[in-house]
Amino acid sequence: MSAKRWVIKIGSALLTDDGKRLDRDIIDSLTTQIAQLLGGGIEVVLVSSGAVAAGVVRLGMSERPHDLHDLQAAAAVGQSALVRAYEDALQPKGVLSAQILLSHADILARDRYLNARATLKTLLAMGVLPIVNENDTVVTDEIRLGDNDTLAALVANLVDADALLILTDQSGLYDRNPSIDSDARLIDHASVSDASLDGMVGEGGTLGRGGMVTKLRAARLAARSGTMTVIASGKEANVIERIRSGETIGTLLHTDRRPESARKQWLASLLHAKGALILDDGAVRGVVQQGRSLLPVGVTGVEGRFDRGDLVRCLNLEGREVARGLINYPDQEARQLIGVISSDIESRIGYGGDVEMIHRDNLITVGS
Ligand SMILES: Nc1ncnc2c1ncn2[C@@H]1O[C@H](COP(=O)(O)OP(=O)(O)O)[C@@H](O)[C@H]1O
Ligand SMILES: N[C@@H](CCC(=O)OP(=O)(O)O)C(=O)O
Repeated sequence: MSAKRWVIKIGSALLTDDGKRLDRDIIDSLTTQIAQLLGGGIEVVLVSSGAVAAGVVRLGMSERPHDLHDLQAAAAVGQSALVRAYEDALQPKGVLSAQILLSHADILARDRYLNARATLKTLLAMGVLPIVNENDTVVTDEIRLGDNDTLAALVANLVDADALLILTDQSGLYDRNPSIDSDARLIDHASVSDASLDGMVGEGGTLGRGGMVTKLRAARLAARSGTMTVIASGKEANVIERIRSGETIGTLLHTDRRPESARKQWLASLLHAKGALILDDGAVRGVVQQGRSLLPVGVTGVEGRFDRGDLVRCLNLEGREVARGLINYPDQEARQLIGVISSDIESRIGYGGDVEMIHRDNLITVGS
């Protein structure tokens, strides 16, 4: 594989030996392989889960807690153990690492997003290995990213990675959940936009968060920066080097998308929409196929409460999300503008507002 900049994501299921403890052998094996990549001139950002799982073990809890504050306490205890385990393993290999804790709020605010990007790129230029996790202790349920597959994809977008490698406890993506169905077959490669994949992915185990659902979603998010994704088992001998040398191992989710503009990638990373607009067929065609702005005349319904500048979902007449974007009107005015032609906007709302309900620069298409 010719990829020069990789994001490697290591999941809790893999790292914690099924929740018993931080698995030092896996950490040693993976950090040895990462050191080899770095030695070969490849830049790497590591996104590692395991803080909660490590904290659960350290605190002597019998299972992953459900209460948010217990989870946050476990993450705080576990994060330092996690980073220390990485540092202990990396130091003898001559690799310097840096801890980066990000929350969704850091991505929502464009200035913080750009700053995170600049810091990550500076660390990479210095040859340092950034180790990223979600800043679990400060996030509440509503604003959590919640799973590190998504975080890894956002980081891949941030640094314009060529490849996202998601290492987990399974050999890759199967046509059914292999933990439940022993007849499941491994998919060695697929296009990230293949809609049939959606019917194959299931939830994860007790320690991880999202299973394959979030890994597939992450691969699609990563594809926005032209990044390909490989999902593979971190327990496979020498897995990273073998992928680098082009061996078919795990599942390769390729994309033929050209990287989107930085602004559109940022828009895609705003995960939580406030409300929704229902679009007629002509508006769906204009927005999805022709890349046009959404005008009030093509809107047939408005759902939820939102303000000007909020992210809203755009649904087709069957209720399927086809796009999302930053709206130019608060929901009360959007309701008044349903089906209204541009020349009637002023008479409806009492001032000459924007011609577009959502401008094309603030719109992204969604789906496979
Ligand atoms: N189609 C599928 N192929 C492979 N694994 C699947 C599939 N559907 C669901 N899974 C589950 O996803 C799990 C991996 O996700 P998860 O537990 O979140 O791991 P991680 O901690 O590495 O993110 C597997 O152990 C498996 O139970
Ligand atoms: N920030 C959390 C990550 C939780 C998570 O996404 O877990 P996983 O599905 O194993 O990648 C932690 O470090 O425990």
